[in-house]
Amino acid sequence: MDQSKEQRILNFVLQNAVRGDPQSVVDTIDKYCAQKEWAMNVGDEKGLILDKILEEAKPSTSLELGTYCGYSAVRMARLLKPSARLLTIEFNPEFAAIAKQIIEFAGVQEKVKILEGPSEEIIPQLKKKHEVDTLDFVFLDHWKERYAPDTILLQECGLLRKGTVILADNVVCPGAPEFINYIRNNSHFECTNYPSHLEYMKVKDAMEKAVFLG
Ligand SMILES: CCCNc1ncnc2c1ncn2[C@@H]1O[C@H](/C=C/CNC(=O)c2cc(-c3ccc(F)cc3)cc(O)c2O)[C@@H](O)[C@H]1O
Ligand SMILES: [Mg+2]
Repeated sequence: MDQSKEQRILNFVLQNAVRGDPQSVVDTIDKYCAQKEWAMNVGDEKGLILDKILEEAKPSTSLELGTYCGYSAVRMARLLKPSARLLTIEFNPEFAAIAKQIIEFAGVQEKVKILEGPSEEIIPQLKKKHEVDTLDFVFLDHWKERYAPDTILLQECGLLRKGTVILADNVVCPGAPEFINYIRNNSHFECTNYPSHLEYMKVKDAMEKAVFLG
């Protein structure tokens, strides 16, 4: 059976990145996806926006929805303080297996835990099963029509606290209209838009930051 694109990305990382060096893993994936095969990683341009907002938040407990190959998990984990944790939810077993290997190769596996399954099942388990109190940072990058329902679910499960930062990828391309409509008309969130471009392309995209006001 011939390889998947995600397996080719993993092989390119294993053969070209520096083991234990998360920056080299990030740069190597960006090189492959810019020059050989496009893939839906947040990428280098929007990645810099993610870096800045994550560094400002200085989170102890972060959650990512949509691990895919683990690019943004490695990108975030490289900036977390040693005691900080990133939980990342992925329901496709093939992608979860690829991400696990990329996260381990980058040497950030102590900070990152991949939770396999659909977000709507796992989010309600975070407090009891995964010992989460509240979340300091949330990165939304899974199915775009799930951004709004999962944000509501996070609130219902008492996982947001005053000041929790939610950052959403792709609010222009492919777009997340229900999420934008929900979050910008909700007085419990303070929203900021960050115009950028689709990963590895000249197409316009943007990220949206929503701070929960409690
Ligand atoms: C029940 C589904 C909701 N719950 C879920 N729970 C856990 N993991 C979930 C998930 N949904 C999706 N996932 C996973 O997230 C990932 C999905 C991400 C979806 N992202 C996109 O569609 C996307 C798409 C583009 C894109 C942009 C332009 C274009 F022409 C084509 C694609 C760019 C991006 O940056 C994107 O993020 C996969 O790994 C998938 O298995
Ligand atoms: Mg995305």
